[in-house]
Amino acid sequence: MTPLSLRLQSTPMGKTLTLTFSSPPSPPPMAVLVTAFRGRARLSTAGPVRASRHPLSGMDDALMGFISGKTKATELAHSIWENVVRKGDVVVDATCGNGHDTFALLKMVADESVRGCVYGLDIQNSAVEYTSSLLDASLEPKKRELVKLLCICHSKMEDIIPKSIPIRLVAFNLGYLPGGDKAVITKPQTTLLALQAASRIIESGGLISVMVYIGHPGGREELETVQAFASHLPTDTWTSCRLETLNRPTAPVLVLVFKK
Ligand SMILES: C[S@@+](CC[C@H](N)C(=O)[O-])C[C@H]1O[C@@H](n2cnc3c(N)ncnc32)[C@H](O)[C@@H]1O
Repeated sequence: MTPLSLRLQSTPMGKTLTLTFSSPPSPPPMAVLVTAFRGRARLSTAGPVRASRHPLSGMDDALMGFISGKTKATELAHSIWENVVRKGDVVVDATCGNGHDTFALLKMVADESVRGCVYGLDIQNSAVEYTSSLLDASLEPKKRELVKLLCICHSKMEDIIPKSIPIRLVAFNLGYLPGGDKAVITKPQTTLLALQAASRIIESGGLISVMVYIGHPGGREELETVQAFASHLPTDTWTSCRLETLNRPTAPVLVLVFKK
């Protein structure tokens, strides 16, 4: 075994020298810690370490873009979905609106062997039609067939998604349809029912992604409902977190609920 790298660090315990070894091609490199504490040396292994920095695809850029104000929350959400969704997965766009999220999701689940499926739901017929037109214009017929669009309240998603199918992602982009009727808007009561339904159908390793807009009347109440749902989930099976821009008080908030 030959050392790959050497790192000397000062810690409250004394000086720590980390030597990373590799014995190619496997097992993965081990980190060996040589700790010098009050004149005595101690040797310990810190277990396998990653052979090289292998950032989650696109996440470094997306997160840095969001932090520096260059990337929109919706783009960050897409980047996160890309790290959860695999080719062939079944996913749900619970608010398909103009179809941008549905289209992005289809690209994530479909490949040459054209597997995978996206359920696109919206309470408005016009939104289902917009989404359908976007997909018809952008996709070859075989891929278009992988999207099932339904005009239905997302709280009823279990009525149309077969129970036996594991669902990898349920995405919500709440609020009203941009350019549409602002009176047709997601409501805390049905959003909560839909989140509860999503939590029943999501598979282990899957994600519920909720983009909440708080700049319109009722938006903050809806955020409270989403947060209350996400923060009361048991920690042994769920992790939930929130991403938001603090100095733009009406910027959308992204709530992510991951099933372990
Ligand atoms: C912000 S838009 C979604 C944008 C969309 N994801 C896109 O990529 O263009 C919110 C959508 O939620 C829909 N909506 C409102 N209440 C709903 C409900 N109870 N069930 C399903 N969709 C609902 C609206 O009709 C609207 O199209």
